[in-house]
Amino acid sequence: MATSTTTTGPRFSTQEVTVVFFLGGPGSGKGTQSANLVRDYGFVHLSAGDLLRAEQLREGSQYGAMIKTYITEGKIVPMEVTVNLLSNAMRDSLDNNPPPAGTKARFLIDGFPRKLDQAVFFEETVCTSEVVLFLDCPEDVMEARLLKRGETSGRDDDNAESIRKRFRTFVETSMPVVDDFEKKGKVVKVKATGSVEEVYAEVKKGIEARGVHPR
Ligand SMILES: Nc1ncnc2c1ncn2[C@@H]1O[C@H](COP(=O)(O)OP(=O)(O)OP(=O)(O)O)[C@@H](O)[C@H]1O
Ligand SMILES: O=c1ccn([C@@H]2O[C@H](COP(=O)(O)O)[C@@H](O)[C@H]2O)c(=O)[nH]1
Repeated sequence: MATSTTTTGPRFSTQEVTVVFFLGGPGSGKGTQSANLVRDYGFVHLSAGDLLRAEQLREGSQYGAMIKTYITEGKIVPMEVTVNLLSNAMRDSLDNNPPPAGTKARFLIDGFPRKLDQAVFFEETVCTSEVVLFLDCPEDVMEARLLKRGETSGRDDDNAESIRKRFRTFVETSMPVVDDFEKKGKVVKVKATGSVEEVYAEVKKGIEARGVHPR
């Protein structure tokens, strides 16, 4: 009798795309540095938080109310929702904004993965990461930045109570992800307390040492 085997694997191959995860506590400066990396290295920036906020506001979304609650509480939205948003955004980008001929698309995935199960699920079903960029910043610095950002951001979670919860989630749930990638030798750690320019200079050094050069 003929048999058939179905193999499932990541949706995108590392021959086709380069994925860099960008991690760091809330307010460490990931979004700010992402803009520099997009400009100089041709990354497509995908912020998991931005995708979730857009889904929260999308008319007809079955997840809107749930996402709002999780974000305000500083909790991690169930991984299937976030991974699906990221994976679809990668597909859209490859279809509508393909990289220059002969080059791989570069995705900078900001604020993800925030939990170990998300990291495993993403790498099994979407794509393996190449590098994990980690901004290391003390809580007092991040808190001051977030409270200042909260004066104009309009974000539901840029207030003292949500910030405290987000820090707790980061320490308890997200730092183990960084530690796990560190053991795998994938982490580029950058101190994030200097000026935007000083931090960027270290970010550039770190990723270029891993073979990612300006484009
Ligand atoms: N090196 C820096 N020095 C001073 N302020 C900074 C620096 N980097 C970022 N900021 C400011 O701190 C605030 C938080 O930065 P940013 O939004 O980039 O952080 P983030 O890590 O993306 O935060 P979140 O995860 O909460 O979205 C912003 O108002 C930004 O302008
Ligand atoms: O993978 C993720 C990323 C984010 N969230 C939720 O969104 C907020 C805001 O994220 P930012 O990166 O600061 O924009 C975060 O506190 C989580 O509640 C998530 O659930 N999963």
